[in-house]
Amino acid sequence: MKIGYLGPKATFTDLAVTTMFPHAEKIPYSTIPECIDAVSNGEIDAGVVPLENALEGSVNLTLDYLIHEQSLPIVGEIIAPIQQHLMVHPYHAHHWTEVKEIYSHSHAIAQCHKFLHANLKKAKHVYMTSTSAAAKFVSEHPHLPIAAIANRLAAKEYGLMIVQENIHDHDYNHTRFIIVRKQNEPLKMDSPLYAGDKTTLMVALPKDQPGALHQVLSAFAWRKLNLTKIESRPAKTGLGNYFFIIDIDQKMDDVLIPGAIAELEALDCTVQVLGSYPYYII
Ligand SMILES: O=C(O)C(=O)Cc1ccccc1
Repeated sequence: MKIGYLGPKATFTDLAVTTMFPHAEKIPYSTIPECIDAVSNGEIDAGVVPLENALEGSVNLTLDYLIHEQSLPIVGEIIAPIQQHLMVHPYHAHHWTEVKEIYSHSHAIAQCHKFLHANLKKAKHVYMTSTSAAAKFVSEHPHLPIAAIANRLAAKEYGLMIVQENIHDHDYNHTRFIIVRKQNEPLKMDSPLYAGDKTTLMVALPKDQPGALHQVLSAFAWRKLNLTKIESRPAKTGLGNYFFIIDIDQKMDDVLIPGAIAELEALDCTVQVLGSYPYYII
């Protein structure tokens, strides 16, 4: 089985894929859209991309690309702990406090904001497509006084030295990665890491209807459907037009979720099921 992921080698996504699919052929892609496109054209059997971080919130690129560009079903989710380390080329190990630039994924930099503010206030932040792309860049420019924020595997893979460990601001730093496929077929994963099922809906509200969101929420509330996330994203059709991404803490059933969807549609909402899938906690 071929599984694509946000690369290059040694991203957090790579770690999640390796844990969940130890026997798969792993194919790295430089960006999230490239990975999602590869699933669409059938180059790979499934793609794994980051969706949401506990400290920084959603990876908007993933949500927006799935909603506006390539609509693919979510067939699974992996939740993994994230530990961020500061690393430099070994030449700079003894004067790492003098680095002028810090390279990483924007979420990784945001997760280490307090550390950077206290220790490397003057260094410029440079955003890369992933943490390991940053580590690779730092290793390829040994003469530059720069550092990367990435994981331990990236330090090893790209020959960098970790000069400060665990620099993320809060201990509870977890990321949700989603598994997307072309067809809505679950991957066979008899994993002891299985932790439950979820259903994700996209709901667009009717225009200018007072109380519409309240009515949407009550369709779930009186059915006792437990929501674990609600988030608004711009519909990209005009200022002030939003849709909602809603996660329900259970798998699609025959009665409750279809009933809630029918009620929302009767309120003139547009509803799309983005997936009903198992999740795994590493
Ligand atoms: O860049 C990576 O390594 C990723 O897999 C995306 C990411 C970035 C920051 C925290 C978690 C995942």
